[in-house]
Amino acid sequence: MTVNRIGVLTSGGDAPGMNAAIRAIVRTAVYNDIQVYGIEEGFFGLNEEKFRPLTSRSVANIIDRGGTILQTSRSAFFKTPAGVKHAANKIKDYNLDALVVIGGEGSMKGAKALSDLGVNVVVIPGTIDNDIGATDYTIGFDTAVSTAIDAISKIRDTSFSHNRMNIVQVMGRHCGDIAMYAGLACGAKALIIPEKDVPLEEICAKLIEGHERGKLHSIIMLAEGCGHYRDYVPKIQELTGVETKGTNLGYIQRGGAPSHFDRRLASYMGFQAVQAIMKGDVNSMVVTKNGKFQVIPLDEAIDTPKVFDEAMYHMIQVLSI
Ligand SMILES: Nc1ncnc2c1ncn2[C@@H]1O[C@H](COP(=O)(O)OP(=O)(O)O)[C@@H](O)[C@H]1O
Ligand SMILES: O=P(O)(O)OC[C@H]1O[C@](O)(COP(=O)(O)O)[C@@H](O)[C@@H]1O
Ligand SMILES: [Mg+2]
Repeated sequence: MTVNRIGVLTSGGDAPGMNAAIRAIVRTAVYNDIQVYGIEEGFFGLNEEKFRPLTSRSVANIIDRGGTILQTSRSAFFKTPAGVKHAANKIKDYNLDALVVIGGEGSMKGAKALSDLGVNVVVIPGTIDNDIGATDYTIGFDTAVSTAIDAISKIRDTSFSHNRMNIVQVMGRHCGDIAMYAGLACGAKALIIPEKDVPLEEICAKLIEGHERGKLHSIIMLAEGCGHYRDYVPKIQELTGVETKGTNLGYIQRGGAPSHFDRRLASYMGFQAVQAIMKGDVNSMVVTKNGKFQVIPLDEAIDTPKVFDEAMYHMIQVLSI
């Protein structure tokens, strides 16, 4: 396929490493004599015609920056048939041969809606949530987990000093991966995640057992998909008889410099997205599976369910006795 000009946008929640992906896309395109337009503020900016040319220099000094230099959005209008049609027409007006969408599971459905109208799209999974089944990791997840770990270590100091239970609420929408990975790395005593419907009485019985065995404090990881920590504090305190506090880590999980892992993931995915376009391998998604980067059909990516890692969950239960 002849490729003269492509577009790139970031969509949904920003994620550390999105800039590294933009950089890789632009540099790979420029290397191959392809022009790049950056579209600001995701699908909203596409409809509002917020296009700006990107050169090799425009993406200098961004590999280590969190957030997204193109900015992002959640667009209700784009989700309507009229919104998608309007957006597809903008792609035609600007003569873009393909569009790279960096975003999460919502954005990949948005990309699919554009592809149904004849736009060539390639999706790069970028979200801290790690909630896309087709890829083992999404850009930003590793950094978000590291940020959570850093914060939890600080909470652990005060938790230990007061013999308290501390609930740490993390992001992830309907996915418990941030809670589970950070919980594993911090030796959390309990996990409350949407994938596992464990009665609170059962969780508290385990917490009491730990305290009876001499554990001085406990970290309880709570995924936001299970509710707010404030609703759990009085219940856990009552069921365990141990003073309980809580913290919502909030947006600090979304910011900051990307980890080495996310920079590498983003660089490979950006590089491969442009190569896929040059090969005509469009309406696709770049994924990493079992340590290998692959380009798979977008329909297949959308249809791939996120499989819960039961083995990891079981291991965490064993290690946290
Ligand atoms: N089913 C859909 N059809 C078309 N566009 C969608 C669809 N779902 C989401 N989008 C678009 O993608 C944007 C980002 O999705 P969202 O779920 O908020 O974030 P993420 O892509 O990070 O999961 C939405 O604001 C909307 O404009
Ligand atoms: O930024 P907002 O609109 O408050 O959204 C918060 C949501 O965004 C996330 O941080 C990232 O989700 P997406 O990548 O799907 O946009 C979720 O973990 C959280 O539920
Ligand atoms: Mg999402």
